[in-house]
Amino acid sequence: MSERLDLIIRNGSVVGLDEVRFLDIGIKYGRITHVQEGLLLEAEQEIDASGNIIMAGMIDVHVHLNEPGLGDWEGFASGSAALAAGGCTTYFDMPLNGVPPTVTVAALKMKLAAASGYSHVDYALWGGLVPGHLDDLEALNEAGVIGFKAFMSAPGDPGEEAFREVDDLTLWEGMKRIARMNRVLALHAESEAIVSRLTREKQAAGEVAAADYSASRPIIAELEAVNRALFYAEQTGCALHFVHISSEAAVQQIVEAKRRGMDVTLETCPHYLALTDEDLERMGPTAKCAPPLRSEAEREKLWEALRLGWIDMISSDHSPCPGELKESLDYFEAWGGISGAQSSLEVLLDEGYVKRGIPLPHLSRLLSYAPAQRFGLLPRKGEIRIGADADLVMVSLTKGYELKAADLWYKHKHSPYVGRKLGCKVLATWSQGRLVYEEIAGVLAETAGEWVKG
Ligand SMILES: NC(=O)NC(NC(N)=O)C(=O)[O-]
Ligand SMILES: [Zn+2]
Ligand SMILES: [Zn+2]
Repeated sequence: MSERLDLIIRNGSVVGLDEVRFLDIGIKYGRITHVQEGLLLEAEQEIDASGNIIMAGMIDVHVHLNEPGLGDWEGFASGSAALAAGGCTTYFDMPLNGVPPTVTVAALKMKLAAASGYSHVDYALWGGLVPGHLDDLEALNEAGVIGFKAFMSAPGDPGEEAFREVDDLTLWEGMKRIARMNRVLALHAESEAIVSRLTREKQAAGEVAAADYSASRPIIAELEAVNRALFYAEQTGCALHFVHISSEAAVQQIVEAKRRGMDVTLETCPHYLALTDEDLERMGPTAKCAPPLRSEAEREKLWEALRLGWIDMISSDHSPCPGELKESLDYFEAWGGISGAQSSLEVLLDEGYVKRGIPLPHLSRLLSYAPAQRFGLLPRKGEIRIGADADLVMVSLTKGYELKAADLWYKHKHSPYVGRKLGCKVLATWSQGRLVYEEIAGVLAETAGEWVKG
């Protein structure tokens, strides 16, 4: 009896870890069963991917959804819809910007209750390392967080129950405990001492324009925090992951730590690769984030670092908010965080492949394989291979378009990428073999995304 598959995606240019080949992909029960030329089997449904590329779905390790508590900012349904439309099939939700923040098992359960049944694609959940909650780390670990996240500078936090930055002692003690659990600590690395002082000085002088905000968070603040965190990690043996690294010098520090044998990775975000401090001035606080967008020269240095293989992965750092919070003329007052979840893959392929000719397998590793490897999702996710979840995205590299606010699936339809011309387009996304997004139909109604336990 000949086997009948659920889905075959034929003739796509399949992006592997090292090469791109014309292959057919067979799928049954949500898993990839075949990856080969001229697959002779039949399936319930066949897709002709000729002329398009097929990649493993993006794994976005850095997304802030605001449920529970602030679902009117962004919920699991809207946030994951945007991710699906952008070719992301697994995301990691950050432990802050919801109320309560995910710093206890009770809060983790509330996250899970808000997410389960509402997410279009699969998700994992970060736990928080904050002062006063060291004794919650172990239980959070056992409950299945993917890792822990701490801020070294004060986070913008919308809740009344604030997610606080760590003091040095909490950082050191937290690292000791997280090392024992064999988990990764993700760090927002900016020096609170430097940033808070410069912020107060600027505000006191009434200097609150874009350039003032940028100047209040200089690269040295990132370097100092990275340096200090590496020191504590060396003392404790804790594995680190630096989020949203914005400068080439910080990349260098981390690369050197790797060469010394440290267990450390870093991500940067599409906005540091696509936008600059001049865009912040031109666009207004829509493009405000921390660390801030840097100079054009810094942006090109980051691309060079990426080419050299010094950047481990790309994440969106999607940090949404209602549009009103992006309208202030005071750049310190406006919400810090970019709505970018839907655009990561397209912006990276447009800037990286279409404009700079960086090979697709390299970009695919940054989007999918490296995050899966770092956070223990291999061999189930992160790669197009037999036995893996059929988490796939089909992209046209010829169908360019201009992103419009109406294209966005966010609850609040603002993004610094609105109005941007992109030289590629996500045509379809599959999560465990289910079509979750298609260019014409949009995001499909079914919300069967599953929790990926750490
Ligand atoms: N509270 C936040 O969402 N913070 C985020 N905001 C940014 N990046 O501007 C972050 O990751 O630091
Ligand atoms: Zn951050
Ligand atoms: Zn963030």
